[in-house]
Amino acid sequence: MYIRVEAMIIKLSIVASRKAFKDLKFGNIDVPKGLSIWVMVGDDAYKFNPERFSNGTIGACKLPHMYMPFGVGPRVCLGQNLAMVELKMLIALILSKFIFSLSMRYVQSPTLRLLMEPEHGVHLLVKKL
Ligand code: HEM
Repeated sequence: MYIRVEAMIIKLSIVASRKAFKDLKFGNIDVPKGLSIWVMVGDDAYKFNPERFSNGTIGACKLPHMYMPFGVGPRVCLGQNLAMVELKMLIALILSKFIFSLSMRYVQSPTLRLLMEPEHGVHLLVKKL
């Protein structure tokens, strides 16, 4: 399929937008070239809720295939495995040397720029171990 995906936030939902680069038939639906389709990904994806991963990434969404931080399909992120290894190494190194707590100045305000980001940054108190 000749499609492109962009993650974006619409109101309080996440959608994956895909654009048909040629006329397609999806089941019994005709999708003309140039049409954008928005697929709802989750209604609470904006919420900081680490507990959603308590049953692993597969259990994190109501439907397992909705978990797609690196995209899906033929244009899935090329750096996915590298990014996961890098992140694990980075977090392990940082946590072995410092202890963190949230500053009183932190304001919870998730916002979408290129990625989902805290609008005013994350103010942390860092103490060397
Ligand atoms: C936490 C880190 C990262 C996240 C969350 C992320 C996420 C994504 C997403 C959502 C896409 C779009 C996938 C789609 O269109 O279906 C993408 C594409 C891509 N990413 Fe990443 N990415 C990350 C790190 C990296 C790294 C480290 C590299 C390279 C070393 C990389 C290389 C790419 C490339 C080349 C594409 C375009 C793939 C294509 O269009 O065929 N990414 N990434």
